[in-house]
Amino acid sequence: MDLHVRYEGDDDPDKCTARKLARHDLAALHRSDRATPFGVVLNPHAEQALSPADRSVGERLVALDCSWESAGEARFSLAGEHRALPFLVAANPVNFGKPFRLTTVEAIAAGLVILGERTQAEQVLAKFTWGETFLDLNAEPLARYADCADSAEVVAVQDEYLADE
Ligand SMILES: C[S@@+](CC[C@H](N)C(=O)[O-])C[C@H]1O[C@@H](n2cnc3c(N)ncnc32)[C@H](O)[C@@H]1O
Repeated sequence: MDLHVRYEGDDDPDKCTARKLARHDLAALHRSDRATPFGVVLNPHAEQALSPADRSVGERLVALDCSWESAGEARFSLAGEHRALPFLVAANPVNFGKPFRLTTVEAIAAGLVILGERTQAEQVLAKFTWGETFLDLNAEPLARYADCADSAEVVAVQDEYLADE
């Protein structure tokens, strides 16, 4: 899939996972909403959960890279089909073990696995020392989400994990 990131530039540039992906030509960065192409937008505030059915939207996966402090609902003004990722835990050193608080590369990788692009997910995560850990930590839920038919099934699986929290 084509990977696109709306890049806000308000986070520490040295730790920014989207910049690193762009440096390796694995994602394209865009400085404005207008310049960001339409696609499946990874938005933690979205009402609908991402599922394999979203393959039908097309070949573009889009994330918004900004600090978590500024990642309020209003910031997600991009054109596209907005989807939230279901319960998954972060493996990055800043938010290790925290549910839903994923870096841009973790969110993109999770989206790719759910949309059936596991090899590409491994490629993007390979640029980070903790990348493989993300797939290990979330191996079971990711496999189950990728096996769902639609968003309702994904939410039903997610509810099992949330009940254990
Ligand atoms: C808030 S930014 C933080 C980025 C961080 N500065 C970095 O270097 O990776 C993370 C982005 O990943 C995506 N994301 C993270 N967690 C998500 C979730 N639970 N559901 C949907 N998208 C998510 C969103 O596009 C979100 O804006």
